[in-house]
Amino acid sequence: MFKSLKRIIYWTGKRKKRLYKGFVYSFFHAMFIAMPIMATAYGLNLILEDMNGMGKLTTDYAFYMLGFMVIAVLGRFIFAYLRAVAQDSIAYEVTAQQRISIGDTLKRVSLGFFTKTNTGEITSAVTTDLSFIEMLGMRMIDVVINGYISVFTMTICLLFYNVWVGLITLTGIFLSAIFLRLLGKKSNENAPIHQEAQDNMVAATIEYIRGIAVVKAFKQDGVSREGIRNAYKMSKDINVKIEKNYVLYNCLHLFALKSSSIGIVLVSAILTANGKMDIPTMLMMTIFSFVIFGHIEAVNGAIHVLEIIDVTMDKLEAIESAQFIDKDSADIKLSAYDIQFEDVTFAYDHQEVLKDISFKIPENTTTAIIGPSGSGKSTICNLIARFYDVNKGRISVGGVDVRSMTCDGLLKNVSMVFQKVYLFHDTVLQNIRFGKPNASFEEVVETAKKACCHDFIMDLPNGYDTVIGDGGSTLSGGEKQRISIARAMLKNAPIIILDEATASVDPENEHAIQQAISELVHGKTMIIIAHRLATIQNADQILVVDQGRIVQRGGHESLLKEEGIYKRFLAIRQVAEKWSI
Ligand SMILES: Nc1ncnc2c1ncn2[C@@H]1O[C@H](COP(=O)(O)OP(=O)(O)OP(=O)(O)O)[C@@H](O)[C@H]1O
Repeated sequence: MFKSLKRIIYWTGKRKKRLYKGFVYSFFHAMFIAMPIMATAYGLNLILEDMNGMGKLTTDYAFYMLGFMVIAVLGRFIFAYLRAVAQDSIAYEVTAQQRISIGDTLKRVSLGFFTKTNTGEITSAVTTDLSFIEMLGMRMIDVVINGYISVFTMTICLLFYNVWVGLITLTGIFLSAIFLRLLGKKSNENAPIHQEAQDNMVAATIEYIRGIAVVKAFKQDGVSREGIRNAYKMSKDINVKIEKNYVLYNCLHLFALKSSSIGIVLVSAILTANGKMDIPTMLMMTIFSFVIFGHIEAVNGAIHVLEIIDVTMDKLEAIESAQFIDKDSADIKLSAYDIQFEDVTFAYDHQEVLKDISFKIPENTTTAIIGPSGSGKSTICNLIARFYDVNKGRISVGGVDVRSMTCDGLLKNVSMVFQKVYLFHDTVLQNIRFGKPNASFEEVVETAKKACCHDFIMDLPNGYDTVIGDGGSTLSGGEKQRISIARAMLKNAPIIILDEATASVDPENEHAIQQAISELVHGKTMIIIAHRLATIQNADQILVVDQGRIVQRGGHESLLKEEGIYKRFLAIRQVAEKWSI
């Protein structure tokens, strides 16, 4: 438990000082809780002395007492307020910073990281896990550390009045600590299982929502829901098991504290009966016995939360310590934009996907890549953008090895239009502006016109301010494609990587997309995974990829004369597009 608390304190970083200040305020807060109880005992003593004729109680005393109580209540309020101001917002500030830092980390790791790491794990790390720490991190500090500060402050007061009562209090705290330790051990075993169940639940939910269209189309409701149902059931089972595991120790912890409270009253009564304690002190001890352990009764609940926070922090640390693909790279300004592959070999895992390939794309030319599905076309593009690093060989842009450039530095020069367009759940304007965040509205409109999307945007309910559904779900495939071209156009990068859509779009859309692409390529170094005859035929260079190798290269006319994949591919496309050369 204290290891986890130490970790939370360390996690607060430079805000640690505020945390410590909060502990000091907690001490004074506890003092102001104890003061009225002691004052009550003092008051009762005066009343008893007055009744026994040993002293004279005047109204002045009543006013002093009242004033004292008011000061105690005010002091309690002020220190509770100061503690909250010092400590409560720390977790929100740290988690906000950590979310940004994880976002930056994810941007700079190889895409392979996402294949190897469970999506549910990453999603829950930045959402639920961090929210968990955000909401409960400081609360746990309050419950445990501030709780113990309070209980020890009051114990010192009790020790001051009577050693025996003080020792009973300490025994209660000690016994409860033993049971809490046992509870902590159980919690330590259960927290990773609980966390795994949580991640699986998030992953299953994301998977289910992502695949909902397929589920509906194939009427496979029962089958598809099995995964999500199992994940939910597993989470429930684990939570129930955890609760059952904890019942005994929870009860023992509370039993130790409650027994100690009874012990305080009992010993005080015996001491009073034996004339070793006066009645007001006994009454004061009785009042203390009700409040003293209140602050640490909830610590049992905190233990499990702290163990989960510990596991969550392990997970966050693992994500944050992921290797940056560009950790040894520098921001290099390019002066030329030709692209060169020299004996490049690449494997996602063990199996080589690209084998010893070499080619050059001269500046301001268009290169079309064609080849069968799975031949390695997208992989070539992914390597140019440095989503992954090559295993052997070298890729250079403008003569500079891409491995020596930071991802941001390299991607500043590259616009990518993916076949599977992703639009953010934001306005059309912001989605286009993603290519150039500081672009003016007029600039966006001008670009949208060139990309043939202005007209359909104006037909949307709020024009450029229309919010696009998740992933672009409220637009047609062709519309999304054109918005993504506008986004790339606005970025105006010297290198363009375009994965041409294979999904059939209606002729009108097709024409619009082609027109948008021809605007996009103007004066750029372009590499295009081509499927349409028009694109292929107009390219300066065609690379034919098969099983990770470049098997043919050249212009359309020269390749037509060779027997091989290109000729066969063209024949198929001609039939598909009802086209003749
Ligand atoms: N992230 C990945 N992890 C592991 N293997 C991958 C990954 N992406 C692609 N592959 C594999 O690498 C090979 C080449 O894939 P790639 O996507 O480059 O082919 P492609 O020619 O673009 O295919 P398509 O035309 O169907 O899009 C395939 O065998 C594919 O299964």
